[in-house]
Amino acid sequence: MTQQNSDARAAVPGTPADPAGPDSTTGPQPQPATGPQPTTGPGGSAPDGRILINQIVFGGMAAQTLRAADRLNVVELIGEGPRPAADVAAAAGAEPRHMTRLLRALAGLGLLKEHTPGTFSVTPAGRFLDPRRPDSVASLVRMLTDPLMLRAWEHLDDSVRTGDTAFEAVFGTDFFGHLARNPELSAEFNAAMSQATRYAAAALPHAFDFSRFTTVTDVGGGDGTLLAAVLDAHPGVGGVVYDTADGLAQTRRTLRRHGLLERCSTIAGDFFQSVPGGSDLYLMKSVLHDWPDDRAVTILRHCRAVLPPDGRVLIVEPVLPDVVPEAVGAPGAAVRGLVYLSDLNMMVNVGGRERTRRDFEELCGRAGLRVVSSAPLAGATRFSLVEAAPGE
Ligand SMILES: C[S@@+](CC[C@H](N)C(=O)[O-])C[C@H]1O[C@@H](n2cnc3c(N)ncnc32)[C@H](O)[C@@H]1O
Repeated sequence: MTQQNSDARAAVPGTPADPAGPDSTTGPQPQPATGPQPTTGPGGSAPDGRILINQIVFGGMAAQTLRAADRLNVVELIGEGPRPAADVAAAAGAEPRHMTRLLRALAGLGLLKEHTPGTFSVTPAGRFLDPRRPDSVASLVRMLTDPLMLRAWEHLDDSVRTGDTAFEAVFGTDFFGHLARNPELSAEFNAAMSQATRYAAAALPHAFDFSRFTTVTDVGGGDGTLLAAVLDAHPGVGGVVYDTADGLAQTRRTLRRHGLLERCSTIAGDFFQSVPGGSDLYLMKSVLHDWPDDRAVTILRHCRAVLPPDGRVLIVEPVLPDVVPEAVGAPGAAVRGLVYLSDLNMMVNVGGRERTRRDFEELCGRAGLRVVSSAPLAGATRFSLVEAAPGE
């Protein structure tokens, strides 16, 4: 599920803080900022907790500001800019003064730049919101700010209290069942996953020796973004993308774009029933974390059942450290911290979880597999590679 990649998601800027802190009588006053604000107190020593908390709670508003920008095509309409807000408003059919305020908020977040009063251009960070760009994260923004993803979050405390998956109480069905009944949402989810996967797709082909395998099946491979990157880099290897019919709705288009229709097939099925045989490597990215332990073990057992003696299962997921690294002020802390929000996202929306190496060893052990290596995937900061072989 979309716990999204890391680097892409980390591009969402932090929210400006109220320097007056919560005691301010005028309420929070976000200050213009071009990125995360310093969180150290006077003298640069102890972190100022009030600034940190302000940054965190304004985060939800910042996310909705991006959502509005996407829905109003702000980045496309400004284009190469600078462009007056009034022009952008006219092109968007929007109220000009309110559009100016939206554009100022986006400038405050570092996604636009205000040149002269009311005239804006798009910053390099803001360009990633342009859905026409091949490296756009617009679908990811849409999905992560969609009520589909957010409504269950309103019941996070219930999930914590009961151990249940809040999504099911809110929507009356499970997450993937809901997507199956809403093809447009499903297509949007697949597009978001594809955008979230690009960083891993760029890094993975060079981080693991795929050339020693004949055929790779990407289990829950979605629109094929990851496997296409692997096959592009390893012309001697064949592939299979295995997913539900809904998950595969855009896959052949991806394979066609990469010229891989001859070398890579798609198989529709249910990994809780079986996984197709015939491959010597079973790849799984961002799949096990969608499921609670027993369900994840079932998927792994089905891989194990068809794995040849020299075959491997390669899991691409975040691997949590045993202890949460100290966050505030540490380099890269904002990115690393996202994995724990992803863990909660799994809790409320799908009932899955992020795992430590020990957790993966336990899951694999229960499925008749043994972890032979685990290492961070360089270039895709939140992900690691966990390689498993048939057990003794
Ligand atoms: C979070 S997405 C990951 C997609 C892809 N691996 C990636 O990282 O971009 C989980 C995938 O599992 C698929 N999936 C969910 N339930 C499934 C099932 N019962 N059988 C096969 N695939 C399933 C979804 O359709 C989706 O493509």
